[in-house]
Amino acid sequence: MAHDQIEIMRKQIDEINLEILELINKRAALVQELGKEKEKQGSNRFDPERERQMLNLLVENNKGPFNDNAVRHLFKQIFQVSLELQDDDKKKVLLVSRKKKAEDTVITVKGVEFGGSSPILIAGPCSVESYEQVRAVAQNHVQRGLRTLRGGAYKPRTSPYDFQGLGEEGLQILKRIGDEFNLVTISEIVTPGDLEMASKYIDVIQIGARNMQNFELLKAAGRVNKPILLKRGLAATIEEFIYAAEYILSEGNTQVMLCERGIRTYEKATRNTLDISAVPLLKQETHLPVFVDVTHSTGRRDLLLPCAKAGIAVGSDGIMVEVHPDPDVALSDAKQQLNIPQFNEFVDELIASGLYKGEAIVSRG
Ligand SMILES: O=C(O)C(=O)C[C@]1(C(=O)O)C=C[C@@H](O)C=C1
Repeated sequence: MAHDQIEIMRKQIDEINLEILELINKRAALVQELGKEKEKQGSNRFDPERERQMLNLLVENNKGPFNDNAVRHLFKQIFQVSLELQDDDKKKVLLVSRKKKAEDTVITVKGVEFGGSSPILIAGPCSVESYEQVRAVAQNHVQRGLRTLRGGAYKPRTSPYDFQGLGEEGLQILKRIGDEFNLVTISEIVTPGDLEMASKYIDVIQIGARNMQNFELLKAAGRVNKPILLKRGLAATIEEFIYAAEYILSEGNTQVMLCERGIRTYEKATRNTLDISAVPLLKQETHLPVFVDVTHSTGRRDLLLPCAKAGIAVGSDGIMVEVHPDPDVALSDAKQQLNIPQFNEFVDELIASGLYKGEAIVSRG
C-alpha cells in the first residue's frame, strides 16, 4: 500500500518536473531573444540590478516550504545558465578546439611534418654558444637523418647572473647552420619587438614556459608568418595552456604547436613533474600538434628515454631533447643535456622500441 503511495507521488513529481522543464525552457527562449536585443543596443549581458529586483520579488512572494535562501540559490542558478545562453558561439568554441576543426593540424617546414603521421625529434643544445658547438650537433643530426635543430639564443634564466644567451648573434648562427644542413631551426623569442627580426633567421619561434601568459608576446606571435611552438607554463593548467594558444590563433596565426614540459609540483626527485596525461588531453581537446620536452620535465638523463617512450606511446607528435657536444662545459643546463654518443644511443633505443621510426624517409623540401 505504502509502496503504491510512493509510486503515485513519484508520477506527480515527474509531471511537475516536465512542467518546470517546459517553463524554464520557455524562460530561456525569452532570455535568448532579450540577449539579442541587448547586443543590438550594446548593453551589458550581466545585469545585477535586474537580478536583485527579481530575487526581491521572488522572496516577497515565497510561501515555502523552500526558505528564502533556497529560493535565491535556485533562481541565481537559473540566471547564471541564462547568461551563458546569451554568450555567442564564438566565445564557446575556441579556434584551437577539435569542435572547430576535427582534423589534425599538420605544419610542414622544409619538408618536415610537425603533427604528421609519424613522431619526430626536436633536438639540440640548450643554448647556442658558438658556431662550432651547434655545427657539431647539426652534423650528427644529418648522419642520423634528423631534421629539426633547437638552440636557445635568448635565455630567460632564474638568475640574472647566469648566461643570458648570444641574442641575435645566436640566431645568425642557427640560420647559417640551418641553411648549410637543410635543418629546421627552433629558438625561443622573449620580446614582441624581436619577432620580426627573428623571423629572418629561424624557421619556428618558441614561446617558453615563463612567457606562456605573456599576452602581448602571444598576440604579437599571432601576427607573424612563422610557426610557433608554445610551451606549457610552469604552473599552468591545461585550460590556461589552451587559452594561451588561442591568443595566437585569434590574431590569425594558425600554425601553432604545443609542448608539455613538466609542471611544478611538490615532487623534488625530478626537476618538474611530466604531466603525461596532458598529451592525450590536448590531442583530444585541440587539433594542434603536441610535443613532450623530456629534458626540462625530468631534468635527469636517466629518465629521458622512458619518458620519451611514454610521450610517444600516449600520442605525442614528437619529443624535444637537449644534446650538447660537451655538456660538462655547457653554459646552461650542464647536468641534463646528453652528449652526442649518449644522444645517439637515445635515438637507437627509441627506434628499437618501435615507437619512433626515424626521419630519414621524410622528404626534403
Ligand atoms: O533581464 C535581462 O537583462 C536579462 O538578460 C535576463 C536575465 C535573466 O535571466 O532573467 C539574464 C541575465 C541578467 O544578468 C539578468 C537577467
